[in-house]
Amino acid sequence: MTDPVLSSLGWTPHFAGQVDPDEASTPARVSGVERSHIMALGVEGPVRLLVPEGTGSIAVGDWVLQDGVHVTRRLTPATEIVRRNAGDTSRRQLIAANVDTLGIVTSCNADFNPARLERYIAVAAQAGCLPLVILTKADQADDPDRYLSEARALSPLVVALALNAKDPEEVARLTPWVEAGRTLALVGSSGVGKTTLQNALTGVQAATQDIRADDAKGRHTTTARALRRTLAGGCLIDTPGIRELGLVDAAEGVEEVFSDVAALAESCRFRDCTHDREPGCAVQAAIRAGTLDPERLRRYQKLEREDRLHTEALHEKHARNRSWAKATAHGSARAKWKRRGPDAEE
Ligand SMILES: Nc1nc2c(ncn2[C@@H]2O[C@H](COP(=O)(O)OP(=O)(O)OP(=O)(O)O)[C@@H](O)[C@H]2O)c(=O)[nH]1
Ligand SMILES: [Zn+2]
Repeated sequence: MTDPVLSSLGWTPHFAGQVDPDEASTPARVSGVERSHIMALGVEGPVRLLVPEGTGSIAVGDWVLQDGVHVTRRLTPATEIVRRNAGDTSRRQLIAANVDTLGIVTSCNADFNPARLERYIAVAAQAGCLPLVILTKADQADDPDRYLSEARALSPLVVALALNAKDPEEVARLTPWVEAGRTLALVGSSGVGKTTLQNALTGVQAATQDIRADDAKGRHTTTARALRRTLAGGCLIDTPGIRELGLVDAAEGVEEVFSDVAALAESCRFRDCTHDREPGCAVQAAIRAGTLDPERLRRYQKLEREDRLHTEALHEKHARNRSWAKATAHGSARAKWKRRGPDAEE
């Protein structure tokens, strides 16, 4: 029998299957990550846990096993959101784990930008999350349905809804994605209504939460806010990192979002068609026939290029690191040889 608290936190057979029945450890879900410890939620409420080897590989939303004092083991997540490192764009950074739905928030106004939406949808697809497009400020738009149909046309993966984030009754339409066992994370530009939605979904004003979570050391403010319970019984993840996502190794995600273009490309005469001026290009034919928006092709090519560039940078860096490690291993062996002579015993 699964504990109802654990299930509401998102515990599933995927995680249960990773635990040895004899293992004397209790599961907990990570709600905040600091340098040497984490905060987590479990059957007995919030716990503070030490991670002696450092918290570098643990993200908000992760499931860990713990003994009440330490993290004993991190369980393999079901989904992982990664982004490019802000300072070093070729490095992967784990942003959040076990997010079921990536809520992509934009407004029914000039913020609505298909290219940005497609990028987020690709990130969601890559991470294994369901992309949910939330169109806020529907109350201020003349024709919110126009934005809705544009959003739905971006990918067959997309579920989209338009609402007024300031109206609790309308926000209640998000319940299926934040009820017990479900985890939602919101992304989107500044000012689109993420905080308004989060406050409505958790029933807590962010400011109030900050004051209450502050333990006078002033360090747990962000920690406490990273994973919160929703009124509907599920979880909401909000980290600074999740607000600015980029693409890393999202090739599969990009292909999924643009499956219509990829399907057309299958019929191009040349395997390596760039869909520019080649004869027998099925993509250009679809544009001429008016069944494919040329702007969509342009955005696809841009996203694909961007992903390729960053993925290459990442792989180059790994290769560089490997050859550096080899060189230094060789270097230290040489140094030892010089110090102790070729016949020295180890
Ligand atoms: N009329 C209307 N106003 C909204 C809606 N959603 C958000 N707002 C308003 O828009 C402003 C910005 O909303 P926030 O929730 O702070 O936006 P945010 O995405 O959290 O912004 P950052 O914290 O900068 O990332 C606030 O004044 C909200 O009251 C909506 O659906 N309708
Ligand atoms: Zn082509």
